[in-house]
Amino acid sequence: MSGSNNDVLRPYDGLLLISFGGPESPEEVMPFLLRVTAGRGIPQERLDAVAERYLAHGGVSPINAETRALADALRAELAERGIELPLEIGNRNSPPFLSAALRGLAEAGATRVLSMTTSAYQSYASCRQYLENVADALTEVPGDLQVDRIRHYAHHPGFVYANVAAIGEAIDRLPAGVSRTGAHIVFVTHSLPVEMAESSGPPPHASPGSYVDWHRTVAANIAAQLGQERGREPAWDLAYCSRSGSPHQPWLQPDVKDLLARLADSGVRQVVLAPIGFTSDHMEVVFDLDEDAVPAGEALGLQVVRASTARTHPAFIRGLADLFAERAAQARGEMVLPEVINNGSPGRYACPPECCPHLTRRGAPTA
Ligand SMILES: CC1=C(CCC(=O)O)c2cc3nc(cc4[nH]c(cc5[nH]c(cc1n2)c(C)c5CCC(=O)O)c(CCC(=O)O)c4C)C(CCC(=O)O)=C3C
Ligand SMILES: [Fe+2]
Repeated sequence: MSGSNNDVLRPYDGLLLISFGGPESPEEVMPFLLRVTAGRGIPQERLDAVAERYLAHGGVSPINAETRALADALRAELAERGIELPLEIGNRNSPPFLSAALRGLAEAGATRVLSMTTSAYQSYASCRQYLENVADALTEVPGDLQVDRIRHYAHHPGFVYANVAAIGEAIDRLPAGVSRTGAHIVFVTHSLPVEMAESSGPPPHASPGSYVDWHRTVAANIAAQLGQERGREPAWDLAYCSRSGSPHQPWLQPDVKDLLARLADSGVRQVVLAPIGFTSDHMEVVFDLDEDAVPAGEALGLQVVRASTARTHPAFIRGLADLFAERAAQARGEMVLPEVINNGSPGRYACPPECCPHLTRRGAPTA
Protein backbone atom coordinates (compact mmCIF):
# COMPACT_ATOMS: atom_id res chain seq x y z
CA MET A 1 0.00 0.00 0.00
CA SER A 2 3.03 2.24 -0.46
CA GLY A 3 2.01 5.87 -0.81
CA SER A 4 -1.64 4.98 -1.04
CA ASN A 5 -2.65 7.26 1.82
CA ASN A 6 -0.80 10.41 0.73
CA ASP A 7 -4.21 12.03 0.28
CA VAL A 8 -4.47 12.33 4.07
CA LEU A 9 -1.93 15.16 3.82
CA ARG A 10 -3.24 16.68 0.58
CA PRO A 11 -2.63 19.50 -0.54
CA TYR A 12 0.84 18.99 0.95
CA ASP A 13 3.40 17.03 -1.02
CA GLY A 14 6.51 17.59 1.12
CA LEU A 15 7.35 17.86 4.83
CA LEU A 16 9.93 20.00 6.60
CA LEU A 17 11.29 19.50 10.11
CA ILE A 18 12.74 22.82 11.27
CA SER A 19 15.23 22.90 14.13
CA PHE A 20 17.81 25.06 15.85
CA GLY A 21 20.90 23.12 14.79
CA GLY A 22 24.16 22.69 16.66
CA PRO A 23 27.85 21.98 16.07
CA GLU A 24 29.07 18.45 15.39
CA SER A 25 32.82 19.11 15.54
CA PRO A 26 35.16 21.56 17.34
CA GLU A 27 35.65 23.60 14.13
CA GLU A 28 31.92 24.17 13.87
CA VAL A 29 31.53 25.63 17.39
CA MET A 30 32.45 29.30 16.83
CA PRO A 31 30.77 29.65 13.41
CA PHE A 32 27.64 28.14 15.00
CA LEU A 33 27.73 30.55 17.94
CA LEU A 34 28.29 33.53 15.65
CA ARG A 35 25.26 32.53 13.57
CA VAL A 36 23.13 32.10 16.71
CA THR A 37 24.05 35.48 18.14
CA ALA A 38 24.42 37.60 14.98
CA GLY A 39 23.19 41.08 15.84
CA ARG A 40 22.01 40.07 19.32
CA GLY A 41 24.56 41.90 21.48
CA ILE A 42 25.61 38.80 23.42
CA PRO A 43 28.87 39.73 25.26
CA GLN A 44 32.03 38.03 23.90
CA GLU A 45 32.79 36.57 27.37
CA ARG A 46 29.46 34.77 27.29
CA LEU A 47 30.26 33.37 23.82
CA ASP A 48 33.69 32.20 24.99
CA ALA A 49 32.16 30.50 28.02
CA VAL A 50 29.52 28.77 25.89
CA ALA A 51 32.20 27.71 23.35
CA GLU A 52 34.23 26.20 26.23
CA ARG A 53 31.28 24.09 27.24
CA TYR A 54 30.68 22.79 23.71
CA LEU A 55 34.42 22.08 23.34
CA ALA A 56 34.42 20.14 26.62
CA HIS A 57 32.00 17.80 24.83
CA GLY A 58 34.28 17.43 21.82
CA GLY A 59 32.46 20.26 20.05
CA VAL A 60 29.49 17.98 19.46
CA SER A 61 25.98 18.98 20.47
CA PRO A 62 23.48 16.13 20.69
CA ILE A 63 20.79 18.23 19.01
CA ASN A 64 21.31 17.20 15.38
CA ALA A 65 21.30 13.49 16.24
CA GLU A 66 18.12 14.09 18.25
CA THR A 67 16.53 15.86 15.28
CA ARG A 68 17.54 13.03 12.92
CA ALA A 69 15.96 10.52 15.33
CA LEU A 70 12.77 12.60 15.37
CA ALA A 71 12.72 12.71 11.56
CA ASP A 72 13.19 8.93 11.39
CA ALA A 73 10.42 8.33 13.93
CA LEU A 74 8.07 10.62 12.00
CA ARG A 75 8.86 8.92 8.69
CA ALA A 76 8.18 5.53 10.28
CA GLU A 77 4.88 6.69 11.81
CA LEU A 78 3.73 8.20 8.51
CA ALA A 79 4.82 5.08 6.58
CA GLU A 80 2.75 3.00 8.98
CA ARG A 81 -0.21 5.19 8.02
CA GLY A 82 0.56 4.60 4.35
CA ILE A 83 1.90 8.12 3.87
CA GLU A 84 5.15 8.41 1.97
CA LEU A 85 6.15 11.99 1.31
CA PRO A 86 9.66 13.44 1.25
CA LEU A 87 10.62 14.79 4.70
CA GLU A 88 13.71 16.97 5.10
CA ILE A 89 15.46 18.53 8.09
CA GLY A 90 16.26 22.25 7.84
CA ASN A 91 18.21 24.00 10.61
CA ARG A 92 18.56 27.68 11.55
CA ASN A 93 22.17 27.54 12.68
CA SER A 94 23.93 24.49 11.23
CA PRO A 95 23.83 22.21 8.20
CA PRO A 96 21.57 21.00 6.74
CA PHE A 97 20.34 24.60 6.45
CA LEU A 98 16.78 25.51 5.58
CA SER A 99 17.67 26.54 2.04
CA ALA A 100 19.22 23.12 1.31
CA ALA A 101 16.19 21.38 2.79
CA LEU A 102 13.79 23.41 0.67
CA ARG A 103 15.88 22.85 -2.45
CA GLY A 104 15.83 19.10 -1.71
CA LEU A 105 12.05 19.14 -1.37
CA ALA A 106 11.65 21.09 -4.60
CA GLU A 107 13.92 18.61 -6.40
CA ALA A 108 11.76 15.77 -5.01
CA GLY A 109 8.81 17.43 -6.75
CA ALA A 110 7.20 19.17 -3.79
CA THR A 111 5.21 22.37 -4.35
CA ARG A 112 3.35 22.79 -1.05
CA VAL A 113 5.33 22.02 2.06
CA LEU A 114 4.00 21.42 5.56
CA SER A 115 6.50 22.25 8.29
CA MET A 116 6.93 21.91 12.02
CA THR A 117 9.57 23.31 14.36
CA THR A 118 11.17 21.50 17.28
CA SER A 119 9.83 24.21 19.58
CA ALA A 120 6.32 23.73 20.87
CA TYR A 121 5.60 27.26 22.15
CA GLN A 122 5.09 30.69 20.70
CA SER A 123 7.56 33.55 21.10
CA TYR A 124 9.81 35.47 18.76
CA ALA A 125 12.76 33.08 19.37
CA SER A 126 10.73 29.86 19.22
CA CYS A 127 8.30 30.66 16.41
CA ARG A 128 8.48 33.86 14.44
CA GLN A 129 12.23 33.87 14.01
CA TYR A 130 11.92 30.44 12.34
CA LEU A 131 9.24 31.79 10.00
CA GLU A 132 11.58 34.62 9.04
CA ASN A 133 14.35 32.09 8.44
CA VAL A 134 12.04 30.10 6.13
CA ALA A 135 11.10 33.24 4.22
CA ASP A 136 14.79 34.10 3.79
CA ALA A 137 15.60 30.55 2.65
CA LEU A 138 12.78 30.61 0.11
CA THR A 139 14.44 33.53 -1.67
CA GLU A 140 17.36 31.19 -2.41
CA VAL A 141 15.21 28.41 -3.85
CA PRO A 142 14.02 28.49 -7.46
CA GLY A 143 10.33 27.94 -8.22
CA ASP A 144 7.50 28.96 -5.93
CA LEU A 145 7.33 26.59 -3.02
CA GLN A 146 4.69 27.45 -0.47
CA VAL A 147 5.51 26.59 3.14
CA ASP A 148 2.83 26.27 5.86
CA ARG A 149 3.20 24.93 9.35
CA ILE A 150 1.30 22.90 11.90
CA ARG A 151 -0.10 24.75 14.92
CA HIS A 152 1.97 25.29 18.05
CA TYR A 153 1.67 21.95 19.75
CA ALA A 154 2.53 22.42 23.43
CA HIS A 155 -1.16 21.99 24.32
CA HIS A 156 -1.59 18.88 22.21
CA PRO A 157 -2.32 15.83 24.41
CA GLY A 158 0.39 13.78 22.67
CA PHE A 159 3.19 16.20 23.62
CA VAL A 160 1.79 16.63 27.11
CA TYR A 161 1.42 12.90 27.72
CA ALA A 162 4.99 12.20 26.57
CA ASN A 163 6.11 14.57 29.34
CA VAL A 164 3.78 12.96 31.91
CA ALA A 165 5.37 9.58 31.12
CA ALA A 166 8.92 10.98 31.27
CA ILE A 167 8.28 12.66 34.63
CA GLY A 168 6.70 9.48 36.01
CA GLU A 169 9.85 7.57 35.07
CA ALA A 170 12.00 10.23 36.72
CA ILE A 171 9.96 10.11 39.95
CA ASP A 172 10.52 6.35 40.04
CA ARG A 173 14.29 6.91 39.86
CA LEU A 174 14.23 8.83 43.17
CA PRO A 175 15.03 6.89 46.34
CA ALA A 176 11.78 5.87 48.03
CA GLY A 177 10.62 6.89 51.46
CA VAL A 178 12.47 10.17 51.88
CA SER A 179 9.64 12.62 51.83
CA ARG A 180 6.10 12.53 53.14
CA THR A 181 4.88 15.12 50.68
CA GLY A 182 6.32 13.59 47.52
CA ALA A 183 8.75 14.95 44.98
CA HIS A 184 8.42 18.59 43.96
CA ILE A 185 8.26 19.07 40.18
CA VAL A 186 10.32 21.95 38.79
CA PHE A 187 9.19 22.53 35.22
CA VAL A 188 11.96 24.19 33.25
CA THR A 189 12.01 26.17 30.07
CA HIS A 190 14.31 28.55 28.22
CA SER A 191 14.41 32.00 29.76
CA LEU A 192 13.61 34.93 27.49
CA PRO A 193 13.99 38.69 27.77
CA VAL A 194 10.83 39.75 29.66
CA GLU A 195 9.95 42.04 26.76
CA MET A 196 10.08 39.12 24.31
CA ALA A 197 7.97 36.95 26.62
CA GLU A 198 5.35 39.65 27.12
CA SER A 199 5.00 40.25 23.38
CA SER A 200 4.72 36.54 22.58
CA GLY A 201 1.72 35.25 20.68
CA PRO A 202 -1.02 37.25 18.98
CA PRO A 203 -2.30 40.55 20.43
CA PRO A 204 -3.44 41.65 22.92
CA HIS A 205 0.00 41.41 24.48
CA ALA A 206 -0.70 41.37 28.21
CA SER A 207 1.77 40.29 30.86
CA PRO A 208 3.03 37.56 31.35
CA GLY A 209 2.48 36.71 27.65
CA SER A 210 1.40 33.52 26.01
CA TYR A 211 4.89 31.95 26.28
CA VAL A 212 4.60 31.85 30.07
CA ASP A 213 0.83 31.21 30.09
CA TRP A 214 1.21 28.16 27.85
CA HIS A 215 3.95 26.69 30.01
CA ARG A 216 1.78 27.16 33.11
CA THR A 217 -1.17 25.42 31.43
CA VAL A 218 1.04 22.50 30.36
CA ALA A 219 2.58 22.25 33.85
CA ALA A 220 -0.81 22.28 35.60
CA ASN A 221 -2.18 19.63 33.24
CA ILE A 222 0.84 17.38 33.74
CA ALA A 223 0.57 17.73 37.51
CA ALA A 224 -3.14 16.84 37.34
CA GLN A 225 -2.41 13.75 35.19
CA LEU A 226 0.35 12.65 37.60
CA GLY A 227 -2.13 13.15 40.46
CA GLN A 228 -4.63 10.89 38.75
CA GLU A 229 -2.02 8.22 38.05
CA ARG A 230 -0.39 8.30 41.48
CA GLY A 231 -3.16 9.37 43.83
CA ARG A 232 -1.55 12.64 44.85
CA GLU A 233 -1.01 15.75 42.78
CA PRO A 234 2.59 16.94 43.07
CA ALA A 235 3.49 20.50 44.08
CA TRP A 236 5.24 22.31 41.25
CA ASP A 237 6.89 25.53 40.07
CA LEU A 238 8.01 26.90 36.73
CA ALA A 239 11.67 27.93 36.45
CA TYR A 240 13.96 29.13 33.68
CA CYS A 241 17.38 28.20 32.35
CA SER A 242 19.87 29.39 29.74
CA ARG A 243 19.63 33.09 30.45
CA SER A 244 22.07 35.07 28.31
CA GLY A 245 22.11 38.63 27.02
CA SER A 246 23.14 41.71 28.97
CA PRO A 247 22.89 41.53 32.76
CA HIS A 248 20.99 44.84 32.65
CA GLN A 249 18.17 43.44 30.57
CA PRO A 250 15.42 41.71 32.59
CA TRP A 251 14.87 38.05 31.66
CA LEU A 252 12.22 35.62 32.92
CA GLN A 253 12.83 34.41 36.48
CA PRO A 254 13.34 32.48 38.72
CA ASP A 255 16.45 30.81 37.42
CA VAL A 256 16.28 27.08 38.11
CA LYS A 257 19.20 27.14 40.57
CA ASP A 258 17.73 30.04 42.57
CA LEU A 259 14.46 28.14 42.80
CA LEU A 260 16.25 24.99 44.01
CA ALA A 261 17.88 27.02 46.80
CA ARG A 262 14.49 28.39 47.82
CA LEU A 263 12.93 24.91 47.78
CA ALA A 264 15.77 23.47 49.89
CA ASP A 265 15.25 26.28 52.42
CA SER A 266 11.56 25.51 52.63
CA GLY A 267 12.13 21.85 53.49
CA VAL A 268 11.65 20.16 50.11
CA ARG A 269 13.85 17.03 49.87
CA GLN A 270 13.23 15.60 46.40
CA VAL A 271 12.97 17.38 43.08
CA VAL A 272 12.28 16.32 39.52
CA LEU A 273 13.55 18.77 36.89
CA ALA A 274 11.14 18.52 33.97
CA PRO A 275 12.33 20.39 30.85
CA ILE A 276 8.89 20.85 29.24
CA GLY A 277 10.15 23.86 27.28
CA PHE A 278 12.28 21.63 25.06
CA THR A 279 11.49 18.68 22.82
CA SER A 280 14.89 16.96 22.84
CA ASP A 281 17.81 16.32 25.21
CA HIS A 282 20.08 18.90 23.59
CA MET A 283 22.95 20.95 25.02
CA GLU A 284 20.82 23.47 26.89
CA VAL A 285 19.35 20.53 28.82
CA VAL A 286 22.73 18.83 29.29
CA PHE A 287 24.67 22.01 30.25
CA ASP A 288 22.11 23.86 32.26
CA LEU A 289 20.32 21.00 33.97
CA ASP A 290 22.49 17.85 34.09
CA GLU A 291 25.83 19.61 34.55
CA ASP A 292 24.78 22.74 36.43
CA ALA A 293 21.39 22.57 38.19
CA VAL A 294 21.47 18.91 39.29
CA PRO A 295 24.87 19.17 41.06
CA ALA A 296 23.87 22.56 42.51
CA GLY A 297 20.70 21.01 43.94
CA GLU A 298 22.66 18.07 45.35
CA ALA A 299 25.07 20.47 47.03
CA LEU A 300 22.01 21.95 48.77
CA GLY A 301 21.13 18.51 50.11
CA LEU A 302 18.33 17.83 47.62
CA GLN A 303 17.80 14.60 45.73
CA VAL A 304 17.43 15.75 42.13
CA VAL A 305 16.65 13.83 38.96
CA ARG A 306 16.11 15.21 35.49
CA ALA A 307 13.22 13.92 33.39
CA SER A 308 13.63 13.22 29.69
CA THR A 309 12.13 15.55 27.13
CA ALA A 310 9.43 14.27 24.74
CA ARG A 311 12.12 13.07 22.25
CA THR A 312 10.59 10.23 20.20
CA HIS A 313 8.01 9.06 22.74
CA PRO A 314 5.27 7.27 20.73
CA ALA A 315 2.55 9.58 22.10
CA PHE A 316 4.50 12.60 20.83
CA ILE A 317 5.19 11.06 17.42
CA ARG A 318 1.57 9.96 16.92
CA GLY A 319 0.45 13.41 18.04
CA LEU A 320 2.67 15.09 15.46
CA ALA A 321 1.37 12.83 12.67
CA ASP A 322 -2.18 13.72 13.79
CA LEU A 323 -1.24 17.41 13.72
CA PHE A 324 0.03 17.09 10.12
CA ALA A 325 -3.28 15.48 9.13
CA GLU A 326 -5.28 18.10 11.02
CA ARG A 327 -3.42 20.95 9.32
CA ALA A 328 -3.96 19.37 5.89
CA ALA A 329 -7.69 18.99 6.54
CA GLN A 330 -7.82 22.64 7.63
CA ALA A 331 -5.97 23.66 4.43
CA ARG A 332 -8.56 21.72 2.40
CA GLY A 333 -11.26 23.81 4.06
CA GLU A 334 -12.67 20.97 6.14
CA MET A 335 -13.98 21.50 9.64
CA VAL A 336 -11.45 20.43 12.24
CA LEU A 337 -11.79 20.10 15.98
CA PRO A 338 -8.29 20.57 17.34
CA GLU A 339 -7.36 18.21 20.15
CA VAL A 340 -6.17 20.28 23.08
CA ILE A 341 -5.63 19.86 26.83
CA ASN A 342 -8.19 21.47 29.13
CA ASN A 343 -8.47 25.24 28.89
CA GLY A 344 -5.43 25.48 26.67
CA SER A 345 -5.24 27.42 23.44
CA PRO A 346 -5.04 25.17 20.38
CA GLY A 347 -2.44 27.51 18.88
CA ARG A 348 -2.45 28.99 15.40
CA TYR A 349 -2.19 27.50 11.93
CA ALA A 350 -0.69 30.76 10.74
CA CYS A 351 0.32 33.87 12.66
CA PRO A 352 -1.09 37.39 12.20
CA PRO A 353 1.44 40.10 11.34
CA GLU A 354 1.30 41.47 14.90
CA CYS A 355 2.33 38.14 16.42
CA CYS A 356 5.56 37.96 18.49
CA PRO A 357 6.80 41.32 17.14
CA HIS A 358 9.96 41.45 19.28
CA LEU A 359 13.02 42.12 17.10
CA THR A 360 11.01 41.58 13.95
CA ARG A 361 12.24 43.31 10.84
CA ARG A 362 9.58 45.66 9.55
CA GLY A 363 7.34 43.88 7.13
CA ALA A 364 8.90 40.49 7.77
CA PRO A 365 6.52 37.64 6.98
CA THR A 366 4.73 35.64 9.64
CA ALA A 367 3.54 32.71 7.58
C1 LIG B 1 13.13 30.20 23.30
C2 LIG B 1 14.45 29.56 22.96
C3 LIG B 1 14.68 28.23 22.67
C4 LIG B 1 13.65 27.12 22.66
C5 LIG B 1 13.00 27.02 21.32
C6 LIG B 1 13.85 26.39 20.25
O1 LIG B 1 14.23 25.21 20.37
O2 LIG B 1 14.19 27.10 19.30
C7 LIG B 1 16.07 28.08 22.40
C8 LIG B 1 16.68 26.87 22.06
C9 LIG B 1 18.04 26.65 21.89
N1 LIG B 1 19.06 27.53 22.13
C10 LIG B 1 20.25 26.90 21.83
C11 LIG B 1 21.52 27.49 21.92
C12 LIG B 1 21.75 28.84 22.17
N2 LIG B 1 20.82 29.82 22.41
C13 LIG B 1 21.44 31.06 22.59
C14 LIG B 1 20.83 32.27 22.83
C15 LIG B 1 19.44 32.52 22.99
N3 LIG B 1 18.44 31.57 22.96
C16 LIG B 1 17.21 32.21 23.11
C17 LIG B 1 15.96 31.59 23.14
C18 LIG B 1 15.72 30.23 22.88
N4 LIG B 1 16.68 29.30 22.55
C19 LIG B 1 17.46 33.60 23.24
C20 LIG B 1 16.40 34.65 23.41
C21 LIG B 1 18.84 33.79 23.17
C22 LIG B 1 19.59 35.11 23.23
C23 LIG B 1 20.06 35.51 21.88
C24 LIG B 1 18.92 35.69 20.88
O3 LIG B 1 18.08 36.57 21.10
O4 LIG B 1 18.88 34.93 19.89
C25 LIG B 1 22.84 30.83 22.40
C26 LIG B 1 23.89 31.93 22.42
C27 LIG B 1 24.83 31.81 23.54
C28 LIG B 1 24.13 32.00 24.86
O5 LIG B 1 23.87 33.15 25.18
O6 LIG B 1 23.85 31.01 25.51
C29 LIG B 1 23.03 29.46 22.16
C30 LIG B 1 24.33 28.73 21.94
C31 LIG B 1 19.97 25.58 21.37
C32 LIG B 1 21.01 24.57 20.85
C33 LIG B 1 21.42 23.60 21.90
C34 LIG B 1 22.40 22.58 21.36
O7 LIG B 1 23.43 22.96 20.76
O8 LIG B 1 22.14 21.39 21.56
C35 LIG B 1 18.61 25.42 21.41
C36 LIG B 1 17.80 24.21 21.02
FE1 LIG C 1 18.74 29.44 22.99
